Amino acid sequence: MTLPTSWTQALPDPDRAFIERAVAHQATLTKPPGSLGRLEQLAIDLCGQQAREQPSVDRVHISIFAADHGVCEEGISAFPQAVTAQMIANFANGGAAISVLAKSLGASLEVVNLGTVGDTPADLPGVIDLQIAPSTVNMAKAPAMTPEQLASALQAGDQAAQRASDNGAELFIAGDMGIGNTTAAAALACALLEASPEELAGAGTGLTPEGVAHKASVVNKAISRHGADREPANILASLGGFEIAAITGAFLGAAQRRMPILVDGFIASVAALVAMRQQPSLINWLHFGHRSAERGHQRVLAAMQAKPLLDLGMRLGEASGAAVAVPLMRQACALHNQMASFADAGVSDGS
Ligand SMILES: O=C(O)c1ccc[n+]([C@@H]2O[C@H](COP(=O)([O-])O)[C@@H](O)[C@H]2O)c1
Ligand SMILES: Cc1cc2nc[nH]c2cc1C
Repeated sequence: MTLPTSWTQALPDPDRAFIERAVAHQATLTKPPGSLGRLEQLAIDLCGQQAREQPSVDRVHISIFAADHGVCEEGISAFPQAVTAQMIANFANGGAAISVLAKSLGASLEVVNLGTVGDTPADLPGVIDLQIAPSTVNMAKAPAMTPEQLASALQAGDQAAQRASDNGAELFIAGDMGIGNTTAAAALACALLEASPEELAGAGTGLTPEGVAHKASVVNKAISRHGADREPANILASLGGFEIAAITGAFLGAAQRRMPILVDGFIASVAALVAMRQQPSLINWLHFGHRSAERGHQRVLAAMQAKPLLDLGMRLGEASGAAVAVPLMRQACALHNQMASFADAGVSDGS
């Protein structure tokens, strides 16, 4: 199994000419220059990414990647591993937070099952079964996955980006579901940022302070076992999860297909960080939905110089923080596309 082409092939740049036109257009609108703050740059960035004069994020594609983690045997989550498979059914049946949010946005939602220990009923609507293994291996003791499994997970993400592109998506969102994945994400971030486990291990689904201290010691074991190798693919195979690797592949695949990307919380941001270590120009395609309450998120965002749109104390994952930021992006587009110019409205521009 080979890696997707977006792993090594140069990513496209957003369209400079459309960016310049969008900047000039913003200057004509009936408001003091800069008065719409970051909403202005948001619309300008979308114009460049979509190579359009009138940006739009009406058509949103959301892929949720689900997988289990061998490191759960170390007792690092407040919830049992069986919840990952149970939540896949909940996504499909419309009861999860992201099911509700996707419906209210009119977004297309798919769930990709990359491997769960618990059983899921066959033929759940909107669930794509790409089982790589029932779970990763316990990263505290051995590499989480083989190079072949990593390639499969990256390909699964790339294929999701292809489906989104085929469906005419104007915005790509990836979400995660995996009990134990804040431990994997913390370990990845520690390895990439050379940070301490105490700084990046947080409460996840709701650990006590003692639980968080134990989790940090497990992350420490994993990064010590991993050693000094800083190659993104090796770090991902050693310390990652199938869903985190899939999100990494999906982000690179979405950028390769010229789709703007809206990043969710801690896990999705760590996947973005891994992808950026492989392809730094990925940053040109990223928007950040929210700052999660998970302890390590701010450090990971800062490493990408990312300023998230929202800070609501959310820490759910499953793309929920990105989904709640979509209306803000739609408002930025509406302002850019529909405001009157000084000339048309007969308003003095002050010159
Ligand atoms: O994305 C986040 O910021 C986030 C923060 C805390 C928890 N989560 C979700 O909670 C699960 C992992 O938590 P844990 O405690 O089992 O490692 C996983 O399904 C994530 O989607 C997600
Ligand atoms: C119930 C539940 C829902 C989730 N969604 C994403 N991660 C989750 C973790 C739990 C425990």
